[in-house]
Amino acid sequence: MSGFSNITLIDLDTIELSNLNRQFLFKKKHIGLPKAQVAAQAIHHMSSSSCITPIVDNIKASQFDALWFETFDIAINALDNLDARRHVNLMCQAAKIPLIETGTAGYVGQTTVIQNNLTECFECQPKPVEQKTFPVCTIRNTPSSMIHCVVWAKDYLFSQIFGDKSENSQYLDSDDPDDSKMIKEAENLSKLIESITDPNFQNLLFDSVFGYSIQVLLELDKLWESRQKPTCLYFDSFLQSVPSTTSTPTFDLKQILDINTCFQIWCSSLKALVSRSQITSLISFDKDDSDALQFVASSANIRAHIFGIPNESIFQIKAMAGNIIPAIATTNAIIAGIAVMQAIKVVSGNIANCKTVYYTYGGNRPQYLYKEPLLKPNPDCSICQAKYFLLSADFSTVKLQDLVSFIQTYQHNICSDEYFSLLEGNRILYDPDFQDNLPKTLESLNVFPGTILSITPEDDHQKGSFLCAVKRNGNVDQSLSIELSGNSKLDTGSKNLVPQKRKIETSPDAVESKKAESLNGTTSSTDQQTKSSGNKQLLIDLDSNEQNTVYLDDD
Ligand SMILES: Nc1ncnc2c1ncn2[C@@H]1O[C@H](COP(=O)(O)OP(=O)(O)OP(=O)(O)O)[C@@H](O)[C@H]1O
Ligand SMILES: [Zn+2]
Repeated sequence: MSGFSNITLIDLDTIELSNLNRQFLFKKKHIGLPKAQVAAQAIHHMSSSSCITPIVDNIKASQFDALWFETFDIAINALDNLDARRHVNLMCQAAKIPLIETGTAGYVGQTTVIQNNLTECFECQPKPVEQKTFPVCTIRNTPSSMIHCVVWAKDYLFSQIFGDKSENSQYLDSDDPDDSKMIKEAENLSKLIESITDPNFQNLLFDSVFGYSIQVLLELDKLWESRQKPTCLYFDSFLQSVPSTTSTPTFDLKQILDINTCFQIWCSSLKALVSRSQITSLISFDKDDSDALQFVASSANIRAHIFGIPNESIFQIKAMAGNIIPAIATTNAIIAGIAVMQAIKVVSGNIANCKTVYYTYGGNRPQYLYKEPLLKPNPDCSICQAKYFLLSADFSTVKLQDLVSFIQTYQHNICSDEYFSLLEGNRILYDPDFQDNLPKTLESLNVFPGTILSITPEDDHQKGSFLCAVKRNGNVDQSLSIELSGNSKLDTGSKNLVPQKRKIETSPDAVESKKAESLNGTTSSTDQQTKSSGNKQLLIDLDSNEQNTVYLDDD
């Protein structure tokens, strides 16, 4: 409805009940269906002339390589994790397409515009650590609030029994003399877990973590000089509450649970997880896995009871364990709206007027929305300051040696130093001291279309280059070609394998002048697609050539 008539929508997930309250596309009947497909159908009902292509997949999948990204005029992120955001940022840098990056959390949200060479990219500033951390000794010895008990139940107890055991090493510090007792306790727990199939496992586990471990803590007198002492709990004291083999306790997710109900939930969820662990060796915590959530919530509540901390409902514990700030429909709608307005400006060649926009409801500022200018790229950023090359090869016959020789031949274009290493993520494929892989084919080294390799010069690790492996484009006689993404290309004699993307810009000169203008903060009135009329703009639909009018107030 805003003039974008060709949209590809990608999401890997299905709709859950908890997604319904924050948006306007999905209804209760859609629960369990893929988000991308249902969203595409819903948009089609609103605007039947637009062409929406849903894809249910991971955006990191190899088929979405740099060439695929190049086919778009713009990308818009609405992702909830750093890993996928980083990936899309990298691909948009490689494909030189603009990216609108958005995010919301409860009553706050923001959107910004990322344009290769022109603005800061997603990686230009270091990211704050996502996960909140707590002092280890508080989690392990002296919890004083429910969140401490939830972290203990999820990251220590659950992961020790069902998950990756190495994860809990952060809780143990052998330099502290008092820790030796705790380390012994942890060792006892590890031994106990070896007998997970023992019919008495639940009694033994309960007594170990809620009884004997607490006894050990009580012996550390100095911990309790100014604190309320915990009380030990043992399985036998709940004998009258032990659920029969068939019964599952009934409870309301939002009800604050008493200790006997917690005990029953603990027993039944443990039983379910133990039988699942016989089939799946590792179970990782997922807030939407009801067995895992019930076990973590009941363990946290029992621990809270031991330490005199008020109990909470499973619903509240789910929010803590999943680090959930409830999403709000209005915030999402406002941020989505601003993202689309920014996208219209970008594709109209009006990036000079784009801003980073923040939304805060109920903050100290007099207005809900405020904006900041887009910042220039950080010259030390290893992502947007890198050079990007497209690597097209017959991956089954080209050897790493061929690739390394190729880079060496054109090294002055590709890399600032003749000594360099070649990495895929953190995996070293080649460096001057590690040449074992040279005779291997790219395919045997798991380098396929979609793989991104980084070339890191020995002399300056900041200023590397990226090689984005792409699908072959019909040139079967050519075994290896590397070219600069975008228009310039290495003088290798190879043909340009990059398909021409639909150009919005009128000419390369116009693009360059627009880049310069936006850095200077001035705008051009010569753009064919955008005609200014006062502070309103007329946007011409780029695909149909019909004149769809979108009025934008510049601010
Ligand atoms: N690598 C990825 N590829 C494709 N889609 C992704 C990827 N990573 C995350 N997503 C999608 O990003 C979306 C983020 O939206 P949102 O924060 O509403 O997620 P959610 O998990 O449904 O919500 P909540 O975590 O609050 O329950 C999700 O629909 C998720 O499937
Ligand atoms: Zn950057």
